[in-house]
Amino acid sequence: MLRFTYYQQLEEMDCGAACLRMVARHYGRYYNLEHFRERTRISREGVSLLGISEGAESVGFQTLGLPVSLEQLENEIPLPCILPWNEEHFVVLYRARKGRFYIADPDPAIGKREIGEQEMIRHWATQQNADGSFSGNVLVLETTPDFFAKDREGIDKSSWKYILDYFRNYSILLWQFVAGLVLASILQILLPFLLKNMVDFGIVHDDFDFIKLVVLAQGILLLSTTALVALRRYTMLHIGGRVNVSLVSDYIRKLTRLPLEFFDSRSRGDLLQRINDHERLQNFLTGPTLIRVFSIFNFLAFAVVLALWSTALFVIFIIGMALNILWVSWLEGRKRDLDFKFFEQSAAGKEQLMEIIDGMQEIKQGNAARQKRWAWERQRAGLYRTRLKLSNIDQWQRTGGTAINQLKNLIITLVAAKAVLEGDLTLGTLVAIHYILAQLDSPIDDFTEFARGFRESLISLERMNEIHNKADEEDESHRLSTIPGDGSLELNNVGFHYNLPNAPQVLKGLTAVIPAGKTTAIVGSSGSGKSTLLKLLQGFYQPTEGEILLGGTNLATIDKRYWRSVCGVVSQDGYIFSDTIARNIAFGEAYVDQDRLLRAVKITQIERFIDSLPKGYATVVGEGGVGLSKGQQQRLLIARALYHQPKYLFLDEATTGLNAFTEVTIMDDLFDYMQDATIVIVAHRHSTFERADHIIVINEGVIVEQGTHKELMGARSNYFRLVRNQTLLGN
Ligand SMILES: Nc1ncnc2c1ncn2[C@@H]1O[C@H](COP(=O)(O)OP(=O)(O)OP(=O)(O)O)[C@@H](O)[C@H]1O
Repeated sequence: MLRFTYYQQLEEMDCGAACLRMVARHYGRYYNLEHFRERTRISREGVSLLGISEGAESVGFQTLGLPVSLEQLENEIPLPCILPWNEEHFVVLYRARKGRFYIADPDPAIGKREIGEQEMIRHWATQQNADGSFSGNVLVLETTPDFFAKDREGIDKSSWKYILDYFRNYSILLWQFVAGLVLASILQILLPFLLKNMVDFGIVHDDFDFIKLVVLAQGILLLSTTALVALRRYTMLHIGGRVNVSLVSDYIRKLTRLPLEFFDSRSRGDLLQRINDHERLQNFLTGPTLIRVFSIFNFLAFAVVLALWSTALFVIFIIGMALNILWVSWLEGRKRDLDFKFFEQSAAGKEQLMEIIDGMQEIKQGNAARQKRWAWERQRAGLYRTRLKLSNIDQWQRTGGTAINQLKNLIITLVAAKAVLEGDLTLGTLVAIHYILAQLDSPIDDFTEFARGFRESLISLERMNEIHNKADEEDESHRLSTIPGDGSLELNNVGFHYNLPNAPQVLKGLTAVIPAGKTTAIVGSSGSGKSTLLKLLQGFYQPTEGEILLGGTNLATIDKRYWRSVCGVVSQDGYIFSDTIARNIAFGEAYVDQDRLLRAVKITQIERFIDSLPKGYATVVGEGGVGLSKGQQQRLLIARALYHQPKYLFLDEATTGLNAFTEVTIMDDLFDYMQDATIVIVAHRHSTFERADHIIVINEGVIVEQGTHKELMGARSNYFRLVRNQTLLGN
């Protein structure tokens, strides 16, 4: 059968990216999953045929999406091609011949398989033609010279290097560890020789003193090996703990360096599950599994001893061992897919649980408790079934392995006993061989464990690398750490759409100036793109067209950390951390400046509320702490922004939870306090925005008007209507 390299998806929505990997690999190019994941513009909902075609073209494929009949698919379409499957999934068709179709399904539970026409029709066809034939869609991919000109990237092996780098700091300890292992193995190999001599000289010649000497030597050897094993454990435990912390902390650091865009397309379950990956890999590298590989060294050494004593026995031993390895590896391959499925199911389960906890109020209110619980139970049942299948295979692996091993031992005993009778082997050698056989049992188990650990680690490594290979938000060239020019912000024909399949244009051709040291209000109907514009101004997203200038310099060239340090932000979905009120306000600073803190809480009028709490500023709020009303939360968030005395303040509907009177007084004090700052407010209430020096009116992502309140009211257009409607409604 045609060789076709298969790659599986890591999650359901990765199927398009995994298909592209397979096709690229078929033409001799290796790309990691993450490469395509980005380029297929994947979102939480998965990927579309359009996204896949974009991803394919980014690496130099020429693509064509078209409907074809089953017959055309078999005879005319260049393979491999990508097919939509069951209307929600994608697979690769890599061969079609005489009514048989060879499919590579990225879903690890299905994998590569051969199917007939009926099954093809069931999964792929979307319509029946007038002549009775069936047709469906296909994405044809053909290489261009560009495809072969692109650099190779993301070779898997480099990833091991990256992990092993964590161990560099411990090189001395590691050398000690390896030396200990080698010594322990040599000592163990000496034991059968001692045994042989004890029988052949001590027992046969009735020399009890000699026997005593040999037993003493054995005792010393056993003690030394035990001490070495203990030392080995200690070393690995010591290194393991530290490496684990570094691995996970690097992962968290990496997450905080990734652009916000990355989180738009990831579920929390997925991100948390990856922490398990780090732990799994660390366990493999420092736990008992890797130590086991050294018992293979013992294993080989004993095999050599056996070969020295008898070639026949050695051959039987090798055959037995080979059968065992074949058996274990064969079943290991079958476990791989299940293990992947188990991993995915665990991540999905985690996500479901978090959703139940987060959405508790809605679940209760919507009477959806049972429905949600059942959904979780169903998912759990799937997980249980997968685990059951896995342990079944495990069981077969162990039982079969033991049976092969025992049979091999029996044959060796028989042959060795015969050799003793015929005088080819001494009695001592027979005893020593028995000792060796007993010693060899555990290395065989160890090999199974090692094979499993290795396979699991490869999966984990792949997932980890996906994150670690992603580009950071900040790149070396973004280095300007000062505010250039007059510090005004200028929108220069700015357009933007989110990085999702078929994402609509949210902002279109925005051109405006946000003068420095003044207050600018952005107003417009819901969904018109106001919050998106604020995120662009903060540098969380880059405009997809045009540019944003800060004092005449492109905002993208300003160091992001610096820029954010001079910006204060209160967004609609601001987060209150599970910490004290004081630390929530002085967020990000090691010490709380009392003066600034008091000033900030005074302006935001939460002083009275904080004083009413038994622990005052030391009260823990946020998750697991004292609950806060929406208005209290918003005031706390404004206090946080003011505490840092920013040069630029972005308020995104920061006062919607407050009554009109409180809002006006807070804003009055805030404007007073922030006289020199550049303030940008997004607000719905006209009482908030009408005092701004400059007002920009946005509608459906386009600036429809701008000017002062007076000018805009005079124009009697959009702004006028907005204010008038609010006044009529008594807002
Ligand atoms: N993270 C995101 N991913 C994809 N689309 C988004 C994202 N955030 C916002 N959008 C889309 O962008 C458009 C503009 O949203 P935005 O939040 O900027 O509007 P807004 O004017 O601030 O609305 P509101 O006044 O209701 O807060 C909406 O159609 C929304 O669906």
